[in-house]
Amino acid sequence: MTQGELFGGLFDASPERGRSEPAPGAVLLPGWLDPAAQLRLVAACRDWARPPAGMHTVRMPTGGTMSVRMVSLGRHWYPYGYSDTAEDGTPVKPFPPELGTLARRAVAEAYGPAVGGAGGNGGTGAGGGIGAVEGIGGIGGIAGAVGYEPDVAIVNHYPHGARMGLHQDRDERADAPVVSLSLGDTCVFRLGNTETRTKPWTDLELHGGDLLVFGGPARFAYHGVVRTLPGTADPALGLTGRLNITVRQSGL
Ligand SMILES: O=C(O)CCC(=O)C(=O)O
Ligand SMILES: [Fe+2]
Repeated sequence: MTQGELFGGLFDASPERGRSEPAPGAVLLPGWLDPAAQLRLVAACRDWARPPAGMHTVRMPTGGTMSVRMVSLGRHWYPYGYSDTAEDGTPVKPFPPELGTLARRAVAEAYGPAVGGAGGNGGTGAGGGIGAVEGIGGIGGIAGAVGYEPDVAIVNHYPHGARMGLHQDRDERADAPVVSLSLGDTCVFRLGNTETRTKPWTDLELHGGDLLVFGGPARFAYHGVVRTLPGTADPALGLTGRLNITVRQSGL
């Protein structure tokens, strides 16, 4: 009998989900968004999804469609670039300043203070609950993390069965980190390498509320969503499937 069976779900017997660095420059902070913040973001996504310039199916240049539905804020993403006009020909919705504030906090908490900087914790992570990334030298060692000025967000909705193939986020003209917030159903997120679409890769579970930041040496890593786990969302969200918000600095 496993501990999980013994305690009958009294607590989460899955391996400890603490802060991790699945690759240099990539930082996962599980449960970073508390339930109230998750509720607020799901409600905001519902607003952003409304037409005009709302959630739409993405057609690929090859003729297929993505299984994920999308809405962009700040600039409209299409494969493969950004425009000011959304899929329906109307102006893209503005980038909400609150998302910028949230994403700046995410980057600061993911990478920690600059090592050796005034008041820094020397990168040990001791005391402040914020750890600098090993070997990178804290936030100062990550391109575009100090003075991070995100101006674009892409909201993806994954209905049951949707996934996203391995790709690099390289339509931006900046190498600043990408901030990824997950809501609703858990997914299996594949974090690969920067060179090829093939192994080595690491499969991570991203749960609703999790923060993943990928910057520095991980900024141009191939990544994708292998599958979602239907029915794993917090029922209080009233959300079917999974939402993911990536916040980016376009450099445009
Ligand atoms: O849904 C995710 O976790 C990843 C989304 C993504 O890679 C993207 O929007 O470029
Ligand atoms: Fe991506």
